[in-house]
Amino acid sequence: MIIAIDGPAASGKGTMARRLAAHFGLRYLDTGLTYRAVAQALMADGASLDDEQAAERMVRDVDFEAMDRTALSEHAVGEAASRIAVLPGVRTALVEQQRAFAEEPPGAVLDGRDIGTVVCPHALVKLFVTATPEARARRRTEEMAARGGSVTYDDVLADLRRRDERDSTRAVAPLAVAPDAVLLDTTDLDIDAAFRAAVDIVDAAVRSQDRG
Ligand SMILES: Nc1ncnc2c1ncn2[C@@H]1O[C@H](COP(=O)(O)OP(=O)(O)O)[C@@H](O)[C@H]1O
Ligand SMILES: Nc1ccn([C@@H]2O[C@H](COP(=O)(O)OP(=O)(O)O)[C@@H](O)[C@H]2O)c(=O)n1
Repeated sequence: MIIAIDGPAASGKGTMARRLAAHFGLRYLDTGLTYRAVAQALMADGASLDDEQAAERMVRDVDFEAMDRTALSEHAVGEAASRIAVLPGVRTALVEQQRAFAEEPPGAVLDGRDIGTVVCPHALVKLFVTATPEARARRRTEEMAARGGSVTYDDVLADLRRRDERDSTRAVAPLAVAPDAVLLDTTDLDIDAAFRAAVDIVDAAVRSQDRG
């Protein structure tokens, strides 16, 4: 079984995807981390974020098993990731690896921006997780503060809006709701309530598949 979860930054998709993977005994891939890993490797190399050839070389070196969320969680890395994510060659190479991960038994939960539309269009369940920009900025600011960072709510909100705009308007694989995705707005749901709603949606999809 493949579960595809898409949505904007800090909507709660990663939290939900991890819990769904544990609940249903599936593997988990945070595809945002793959873009973050390429962006960070480029920055460490002193290369420009517009250097498509250098970025494509970096993709070959990304080891999905070795990606460390904490090391890649910096605000600036997320911003850089959304810049290299517009490069078609980078996307093609990463999508190929993400698809291979998804198709290995017993299946997987993947979260990102284009999972239901591009990476796994045949996923059994597609969720589009969203929340208002203000709720997302609050969550991300608290998350950063808990890690000892000192970003302000206003800066995070401005950054999320910029990233939403870039992710939604790029030419290749923009953030979009797949026609067969279920929309889940978590603005007024806490983590447990959002998870329970997601489990109900997956259970219903499995029942409907069993009925054939
Ligand atoms: N439904 C929710 N209500 C409140 N906080 C949430 C909810 N879901 C996730 N969070 C918190 O918001 C932050 C961002 O969540 P995350 O899952 O990393 O989002 P995304 O993967 O969409 O960027 C985390 O600190 C997480 O604990
Ligand atoms: N499947 C994906 C996942 C991420 N991305 C890009 O990578 C950036 C960082 O993704 P992320 O999921 O780590 O970001 P957060 O939502 O955690 O802040 C996003 O802003 C997107 O531009 C993408 O283009 N496609």
